[in-house]
Amino acid sequence: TAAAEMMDGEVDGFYRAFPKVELHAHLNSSISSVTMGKLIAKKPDLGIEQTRTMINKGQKRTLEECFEMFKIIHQITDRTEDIYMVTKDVIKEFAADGVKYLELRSTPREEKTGFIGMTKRAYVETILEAIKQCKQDNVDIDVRFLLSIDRRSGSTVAKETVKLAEEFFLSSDGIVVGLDLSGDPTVGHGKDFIGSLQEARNAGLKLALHLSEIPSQHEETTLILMNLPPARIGHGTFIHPDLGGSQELVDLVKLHQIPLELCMTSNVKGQTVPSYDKHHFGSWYSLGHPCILCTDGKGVFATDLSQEYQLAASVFNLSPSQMWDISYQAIDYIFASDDIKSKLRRRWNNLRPVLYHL
Ligand SMILES: CNc1ncnc2c1ncn2[C@@H]1O[C@H](COP(=O)(O)O)[C@@H](O)[C@H]1O
Ligand SMILES: [Zn+2]
Repeated sequence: TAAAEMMDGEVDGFYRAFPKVELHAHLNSSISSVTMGKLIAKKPDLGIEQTRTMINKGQKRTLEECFEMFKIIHQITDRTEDIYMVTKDVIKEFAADGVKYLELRSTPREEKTGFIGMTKRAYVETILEAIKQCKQDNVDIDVRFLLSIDRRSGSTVAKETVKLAEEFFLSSDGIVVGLDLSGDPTVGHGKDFIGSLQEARNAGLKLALHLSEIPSQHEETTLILMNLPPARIGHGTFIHPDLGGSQELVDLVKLHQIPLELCMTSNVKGQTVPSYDKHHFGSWYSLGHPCILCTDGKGVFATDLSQEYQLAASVFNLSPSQMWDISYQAIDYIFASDDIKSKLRRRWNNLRPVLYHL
């Protein structure tokens, strides 16, 4: 762990050149310090300091404090022009980090501030517009979008979000591919969202759900896994029987082969995992279960995907070839079409001999 701690923040470039897939990135958690600087400069009246929007090297916060940070960030991104800039910057930064396929997720937000304000529909349209612009600018990355349901907002809002997601699923040229359930895990109960999530899935949207991020969610996770099986699980930190979960849950996840989106830096900095070497990546990877390395929020958690790859490799002693397999297998679990998967696999296969002689 000491080695991992020391290495935190320094990437030697090896994993930057790796082609990567990012599947768990919250837009407002992914704002870099450069972009945050631009936003803060535009809104000096808010008096917000950068130190309140990210957890730097060696620092930690409680999960509760993390959710306070999201509120502060939301104050700074309360106009469509902010969302547009943030989305474009985030996409370009992921591309510069070697991410070839990115699924961004974000909670449609209504704001009454400013001259015109922002509707949830305008919020989503703005993100889609920015994604389109990046494509036109030939940024070397394929980007898709998931609408997030914030569990704090309750079942009525969840239903509205599903409606909006279904609408954009049909009208966005394949950019909107799914739905995320996230938000403060201490608030609300999954049972209130099952109906909406089932409807979404029946409409063709793929589900990526935050499950068992804290120990007290055993009943909720069981209910969701029995009634839905989502296509992917976010974190799943406490699914294991040693950590407040159960063998029954592990068996369900294994039975349905549901991949886990694992975010090591986020979990350690948010203190749901005590240290890098104790991260549940270790146990699931040893089971041969599909594990996808993700950032969660490269801004808030001051990381990037290359760093997460390097971290996993050094903490769990994985060879470049094992890391390559992790990256390659992530393609299986993207929400875009089989055609896109084939294209990505071809790219990976072409890059492999050129880059690493693996
Ligand atoms: C750290 N673990 C986490 N657990 C659960 N939900 C999280 C999260 N990190 C972020 N979010 C969710 O993402 C929102 C910020 O991005 P967007 O405004 O949607 O782009 C947060 O408000 C929360 O709902
Ligand atoms: Zn998350």
